[in-house]
Amino acid sequence: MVPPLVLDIDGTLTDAQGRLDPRAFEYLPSWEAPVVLATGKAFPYPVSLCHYLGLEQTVIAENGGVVLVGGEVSYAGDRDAAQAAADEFVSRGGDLGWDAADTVNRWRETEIAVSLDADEELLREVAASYDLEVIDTGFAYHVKSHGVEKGAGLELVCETMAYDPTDFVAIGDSENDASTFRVVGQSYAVANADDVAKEAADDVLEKSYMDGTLSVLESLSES
Ligand SMILES: O=C(O)COP(=O)(O)O
Ligand SMILES: [Mg+2]
Repeated sequence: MVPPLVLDIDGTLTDAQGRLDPRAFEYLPSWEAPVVLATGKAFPYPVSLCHYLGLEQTVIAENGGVVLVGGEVSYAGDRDAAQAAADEFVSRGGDLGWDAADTVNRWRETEIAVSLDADEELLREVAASYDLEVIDTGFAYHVKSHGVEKGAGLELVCETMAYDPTDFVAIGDSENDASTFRVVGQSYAVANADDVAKEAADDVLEKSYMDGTLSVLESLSES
């Protein structure tokens, strides 16, 4: 029997530009155990992905700020503090880096994401003054409350599901996956992962992006 999976999205199920690898449709809908998507993206993104993949909607969004399991949503994190920090960042000359529609933050409920083009030093200084942290996922900076993380989200998910976090196999690529890697039974960093993720993972894969992810899924299916 294959194990349940907890999968990062960007950098793990996508290519370097963040485009979903179409092979996700071949492997994930037919996986014979739960598949939990755990992402830094705002809540609607993984919900949509589950919908279009035909997966049960069990998601950890916003780096653990929003968790959906068994039809119930839970929140963690101080969105107002993140908004105040973002406003101050902008008033001090910073630019969040998104267009007027800001679909990156428009539906984001517990943190704020900022483009990697932004002034990182200023962003970190302002965030610290609001007792917030900044994490760099390789796709965006996230201004968030301390202690809100994907790993805590998986523990919450497991309170509802008939699984323990240690039953899960995790695959990810960045700093925001390290907390997941710490709570699961087996963790893999794809070859394109950052140093924090590589350090936290049980194994670092030879292949990057979806090629790396599929190497794990194929070997789990065969064993
Ligand atoms: O969009 C981001 O910043 C990161 O998203 P991810 O956690 O799915 O990699
Ligand atoms: Mg990622």
